[in-house]
Amino acid sequence: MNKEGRVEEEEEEEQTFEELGLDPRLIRALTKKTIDKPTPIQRVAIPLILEGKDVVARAKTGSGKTFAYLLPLLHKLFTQSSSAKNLAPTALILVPTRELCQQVCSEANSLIELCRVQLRLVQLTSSMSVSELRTTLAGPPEVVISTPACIQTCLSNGVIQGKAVQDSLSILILDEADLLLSYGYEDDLKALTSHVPIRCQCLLMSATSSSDVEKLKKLILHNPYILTLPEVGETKDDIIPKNVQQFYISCAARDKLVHILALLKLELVQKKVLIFTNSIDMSFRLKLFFEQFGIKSAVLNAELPQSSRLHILEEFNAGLFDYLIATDESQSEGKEQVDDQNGSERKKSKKHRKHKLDAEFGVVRGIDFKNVHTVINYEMPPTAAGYVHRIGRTGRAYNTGASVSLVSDEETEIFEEIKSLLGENEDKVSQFIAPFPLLSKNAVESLRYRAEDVARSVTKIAVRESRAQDLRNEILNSQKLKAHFQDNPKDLDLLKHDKMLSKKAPAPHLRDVPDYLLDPTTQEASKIVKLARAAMGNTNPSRGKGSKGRFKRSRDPLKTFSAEAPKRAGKGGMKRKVKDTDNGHKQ
Ligand SMILES: Nc1ncnc2c1ncn2[C@@H]1O[C@H](COP(=O)(O)OP(=O)(O)OP(=O)(O)O)[C@@H](O)[C@H]1O
Repeated sequence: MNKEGRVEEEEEEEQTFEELGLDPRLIRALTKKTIDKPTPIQRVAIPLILEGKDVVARAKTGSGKTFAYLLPLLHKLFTQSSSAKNLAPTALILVPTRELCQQVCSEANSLIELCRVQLRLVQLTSSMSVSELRTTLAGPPEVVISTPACIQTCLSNGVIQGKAVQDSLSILILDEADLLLSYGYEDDLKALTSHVPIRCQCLLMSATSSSDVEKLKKLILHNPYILTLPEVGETKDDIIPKNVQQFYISCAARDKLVHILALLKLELVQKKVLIFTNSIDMSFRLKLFFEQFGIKSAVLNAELPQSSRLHILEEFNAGLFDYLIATDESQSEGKEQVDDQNGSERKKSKKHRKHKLDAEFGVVRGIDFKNVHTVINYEMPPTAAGYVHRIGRTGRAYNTGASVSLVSDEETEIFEEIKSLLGENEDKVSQFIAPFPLLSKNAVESLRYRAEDVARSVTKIAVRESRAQDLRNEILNSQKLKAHFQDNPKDLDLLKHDKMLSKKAPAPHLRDVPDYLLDPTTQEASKIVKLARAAMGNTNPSRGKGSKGRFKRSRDPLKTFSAEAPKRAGKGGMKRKVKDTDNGHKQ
């Protein structure tokens, strides 16, 4: 690293965790998690943090930022002398959402569990009462993971004394710093900084650089090292990790259902699949639609109680179901656009505004979905930054992934904005986001009749009823879940979130697509996707971390296969390059 804090990656490429100077117990814990070499951000950040430097680390989604600060933090706590009795925690990790609190806390606990040390890590969230906060903070624990709003509640209620923070706090970490201000935590953070002592080491981790990050840097850090990795944010082409292949399909809004049905039912994308919609109603519409074709899925959104959300995430991560439909922006609710049944009109709906949405919820932001191979944008996100965060849920760490965006005419503007953020200009051939090559027009048409028939049965009333029913169930579940998970944090099988909502069982002829409906090209494409999945060791969705598919490009069907029917089936179709797919997309 030179004086400006830049990383010369080649020099440090081969460094191991041992060489970074970490405690052997932590290295053993990593090995048990089958993590054997540091990611680039970890190689650079860990030594600096161990030296006590203030650090601003910017690294792409999924690049391993959490361990980049947790490992040196735990190392320091393992080795520090415990002579002085602190009245407040030694380390404070602030994150924007409760889901992240939970995630960071369980990542940290999974490391220390294996190290057998006396160290207490707790999470505090705004759902806790003052007396719960007081009990949790008794001791005090060495590390607190929380949101800025909750820490402010603790300070203003005297649960934590400002003076005690000044005496005890030695490390403050702001994770997902680019999001903290957008979640409205500015005042809470300002109130906290007056208690943060000058000697306190401050770390700021973020996926993107923005004026908010600059603001926070000025507010909290003292002359920090700014880590600018060569592969991060310097040029536009590296905003999305290179191991994620991005595709799009242009289609009319009313044809999106038949397109997504073809993608899933004909198995043209790899599982697990995370599907994004912009409204909760749309996610239920999709779930009900899928059910009729025997495709099981679960929905995740800001309306659900927190314990249900955590449970859904845990089940999905554990591989108990393959399709998760997420609505990522709580703010988008109320502004939602709902297609009517034939999709010809779009109108604003203010229904369900009355449902309380959790402001501390963030599906997309920073959540570490495990082994998601494909992200589908069923609806394009409202902003280009939203696109980056959505796509960042796949291709985490050394895994590979793909994204498929369904783009309607109405979404062309945002799609252009995304392409220009990725670095494409109008006359250039698409480099970063290409037409999806495996779906032929014939394949879509073969399913059209069935899809449209089922779509008609998924009426707005059906959607509304299912949404209300699901919410009622989840509220009931959440009470049980809360109690249950306190006693059995690892028990994942209590309740199912991918259960059928529709009263009508799927008709057998919709469950299985008969052969006569499949054209040979699609059959071939689907076979290749399955083979690739098998080659990647990705046939069993419930395989754990050890099964990370290292995707060889030569085996990647998206790179080697064209859906365009070869002149003669079976001859040369496998390697032909896509020029113009029959979805009408040019490459
Ligand atoms: N050195 C490593 N080798 C392999 N996997 C790793 C390594 N470090 C972390 N991981 C795994 O990579 C995944 C992504 O890590 P993490 O959540 O820290 O990413 P991130 O940079 O914080 O992403 P985001 O900005 O989206 O929050 C996690 O599942 C984590 O366990």
